[in-house]
Amino acid sequence: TGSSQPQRMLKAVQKNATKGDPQSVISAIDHYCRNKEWAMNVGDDKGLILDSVLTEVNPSAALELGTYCGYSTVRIARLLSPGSKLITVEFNPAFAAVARQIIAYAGLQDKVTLVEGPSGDLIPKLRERFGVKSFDFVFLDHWKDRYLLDTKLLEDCGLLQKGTVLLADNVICPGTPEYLKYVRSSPRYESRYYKSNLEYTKLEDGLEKSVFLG
Ligand SMILES: Oc1cc(-c2ccc(F)cc2)cc2nccnc12
Ligand SMILES: [Mg+2]
Repeated sequence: TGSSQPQRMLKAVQKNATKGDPQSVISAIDHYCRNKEWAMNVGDDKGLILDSVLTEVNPSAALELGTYCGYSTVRIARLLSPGSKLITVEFNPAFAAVARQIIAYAGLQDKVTLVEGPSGDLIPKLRERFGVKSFDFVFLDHWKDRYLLDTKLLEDCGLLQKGTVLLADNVICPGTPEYLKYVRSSPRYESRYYKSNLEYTKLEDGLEKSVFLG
């Protein structure tokens, strides 16, 4: 029973990053995953696109589906304005346990609520549990066969408002064809593709930004 990859990533953060410095946490993870062990963080290339979309939206209520080790959680939370909040949903308890520690190491725990469980069960409970009226920004980065189901669930729960931005990772690799078809053909979304590459590789991947039109 050795350590897990997420635990090794946490060790790398504790060794190479400065407590309370989100950028150093991001750099430590990117360096580890590029040079030691590949991991499914959104990464530094797609991360720059995430940063720019986030800065443009400047959300007061953000949702992330798929925390993993908290890399994109830290990327998002570090750019939130004072008083804004990020709710992040993770199904895997081992991932969630590491993510909590990485988010805390970055000093961002007051801006982030990490909720453990299946997104399909948790989305309908977000309003009653956390007093969320609706989200301005949603980052989809969990299991690809949940993107469309959870988008429709967010619509049906009234958690999207006119102008809400959905940003989806991995629309090329591993790929989310049904989701892409939906957001690109629905009159309720204005969608565009940001070409990039799969984290820490030269393979193509990209982010799809879809604005909910109400
Ligand atoms: O960014 C990602 C990349 C991959 C992934 C795995 C294996 C490959 F070969 C290529 C890509 C899986 C992911 N699952 C959930 C959320 N994000 C993911
Ligand atoms: Mg991803």
